[in-house]
Amino acid sequence: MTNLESYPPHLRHLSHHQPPVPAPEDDGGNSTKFLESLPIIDLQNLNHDKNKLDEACKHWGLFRLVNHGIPPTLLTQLHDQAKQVFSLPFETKQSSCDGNPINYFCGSSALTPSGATITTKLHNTNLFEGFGIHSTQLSLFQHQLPVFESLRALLVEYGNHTSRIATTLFEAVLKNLDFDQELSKSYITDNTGLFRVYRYPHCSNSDAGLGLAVHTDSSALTILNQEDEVSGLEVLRDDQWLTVKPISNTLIVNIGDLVQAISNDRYKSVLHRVKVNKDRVSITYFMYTGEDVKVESSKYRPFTSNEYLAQIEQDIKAVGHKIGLSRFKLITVDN
Ligand SMILES: O=C(O)CCC(=O)C(=O)O
Ligand SMILES: [Fe+2]
Repeated sequence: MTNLESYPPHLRHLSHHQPPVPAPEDDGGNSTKFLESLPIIDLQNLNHDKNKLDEACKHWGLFRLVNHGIPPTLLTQLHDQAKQVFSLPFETKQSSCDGNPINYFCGSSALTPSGATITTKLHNTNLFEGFGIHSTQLSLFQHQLPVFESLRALLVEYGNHTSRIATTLFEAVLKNLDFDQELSKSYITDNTGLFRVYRYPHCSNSDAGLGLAVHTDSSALTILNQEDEVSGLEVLRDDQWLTVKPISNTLIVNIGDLVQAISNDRYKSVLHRVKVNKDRVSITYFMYTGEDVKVESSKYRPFTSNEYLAQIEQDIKAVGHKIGLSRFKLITVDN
């Protein structure tokens, strides 16, 4: 039973929509094409999977991670607790984040360098709500509401894992790119992480809009934890939108813009979006390079992750959408 008061007002009408009764063998135009043969990377066996990782980053921009070492019970608890928090009344969620480092958002997903959400009339409205928090802020406060406090405590535990996983993967990626140890160290030390916990509403009308608009991630790497059995994430592959199947106890890892730049465009930051269908909760962890570390590339002028996010904020405010890496592209003159 949908708890309507828990939704932001602009999402409440979605669950009222009565889909036309589908004819036999008609799925209501909502056909799901799954992404087949997504590369699978084993975190415990990265040395052996070195070439597979390189191919995945080069040709796919994402992969499925197995053997990541996160206890299955933690993943289940995290989703259950997130659902409890989302089922609070909308106003409670909004007001209980005031003055806290946890930030509640709906409609817009773009971030300022400080992790706040950019809201502008020009920006796309996404059919979702969510919470965002920097991993460094998680252990610095306690929330008054017990349901939030339990979610926060689980995120602290989860964050130890995602930070370990992201660092290990980033090291492997840089090794594959033949970076020397010194340069690798400068990217990896002080890397920072941001959590986002989303709820997408139940909505059977495929014309209602997207849960999350088409985008690439502005991170170095993103670790996505999808809810079991509830799909929604789609990636663009060979001009087709394909669904990334949720599989228990596996994580999805995306290459973000920062790694695309660091790799001189060898690796690609994959275009993706989220479709709405069933009520769905997902949790992302974005890993950024350290605040003061310049991303160096033969294709782009040097920039820090904060400069990158600040440029995105400026562009969203000015033109309504992220322009991204092309803002920093070096112009090459052929002669
Ligand atoms: O919810 C999802 O499946 C994907 C979220 C996402 O793409 C993002 O947070 O950038
Ligand atoms: Fe994303």
